[in-house]
Amino acid sequence: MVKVAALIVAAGRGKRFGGELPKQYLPLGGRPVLRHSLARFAAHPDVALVRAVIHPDDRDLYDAAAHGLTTLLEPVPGGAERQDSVRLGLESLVEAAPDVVLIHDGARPLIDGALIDRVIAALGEQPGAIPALPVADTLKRGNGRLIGETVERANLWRAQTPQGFRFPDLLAAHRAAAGRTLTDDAAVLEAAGASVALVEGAEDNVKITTPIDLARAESLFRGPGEPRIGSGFDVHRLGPGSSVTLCGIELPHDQGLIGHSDADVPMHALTDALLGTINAGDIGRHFPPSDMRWKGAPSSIFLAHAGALIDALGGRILNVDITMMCERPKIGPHRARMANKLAEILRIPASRISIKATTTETLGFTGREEGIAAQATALVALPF
Ligand SMILES: Nc1ccn([C@@H]2O[C@H](COP(=O)(O)OP(=O)(O)OP(=O)(O)O)[C@@H](O)[C@H]2O)c(=O)n1
Ligand SMILES: C[C@](O)(CO)[C@H](O)COP(=O)(O)O
Repeated sequence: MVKVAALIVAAGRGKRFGGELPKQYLPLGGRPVLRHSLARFAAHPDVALVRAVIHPDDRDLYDAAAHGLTTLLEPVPGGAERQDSVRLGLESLVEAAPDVVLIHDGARPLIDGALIDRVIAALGEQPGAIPALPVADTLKRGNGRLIGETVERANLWRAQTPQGFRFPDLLAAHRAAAGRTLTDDAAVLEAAGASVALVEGAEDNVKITTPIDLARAESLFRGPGEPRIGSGFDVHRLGPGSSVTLCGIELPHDQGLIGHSDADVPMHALTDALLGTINAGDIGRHFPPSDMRWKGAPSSIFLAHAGALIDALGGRILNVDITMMCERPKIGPHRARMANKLAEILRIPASRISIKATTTETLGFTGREEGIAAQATALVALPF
């Protein structure tokens, strides 16, 4: 069994970030940035030892950030440069003698377990491995404010952390490189002539360098928004008529749906489901049947209104699912047209709209063709 240790370097002052508090102690999702980095390594099943390297002035901030993470080793003080902090951290692990050490920036809080796995796995083949992403932009070397030259970007990678190494190799390389300034640990091992593998990094594994990075990390951490679910149900009676309108599509039929508006049952159920996601009451509250403006009105008005209310809150409709209950007309042949119609009203892709139908096996009012029922569910993401 390989003994893996992780050193989380967090002794920097965050000069490029600015501000009073070093960036690794600023809140991300309500907790210090550094806590996320520590917690993710502490939770990894293959990492036996986790130690932070901190600035001596930050002990109280560290204690608050690490509170409750009981498996962490005592932190050790770092040095003036990142490289010094790593070396001091490595020296502190000599007695523990891990086989492998992972060096991670405390300022990269969104590290995920799969990336840690990839780095550890690559160390079976090479003495060092780092996560990296290929450079996608065209690169220019500047000459003052002018372009000096365009740099060939083939084979250029953006290095991330955690960078993994066989512990004795990295310790020896760092001791040998003391006094030089190298910006990552791969460079220290490269300087010692050893080979370092590149493994796939992750776009989310952002290093917080400036305030924009923290804002980006916050939005990545919080994800697409707060999920809100809503449900709706509606019934309309069938009566004399020659067509029914379902999901905005008029279908010839030997009866019609009776209602104050166009009696589009599934569209009403969907409108209620959407209103439910934002706790905005039901369709009757927004469009009372007593109001003559809505007599014979197309239900698209109601649905568009629910969509606009969600929009006004900065929400996003993720998907909707409708089930109609009727013996006839058959819905299957019209599903695509119905989904397209709803997509057009809600301004979302039709692929996010599911239209289903069922008979009730001739049972009940729908089975006796006295009415048509519909239920709908909607999922919306609201900003936190
Ligand atoms: N003397 C140092 C300098 C940096 N780091 C750590 O190395 C990581 C990457 O460094 P960087 O983003 O450059 O952080 P700072 O040095 O704090 O930032 P700046 O260069 O803007 O001052 C950070 O987690 C930082 O705390 C460290 O442990 N010791
Ligand atoms: C180690 C590192 O995060 C890899 O991208 C980076 O080199 C740290 O460099 P910085 O200049 O200290 O931000």
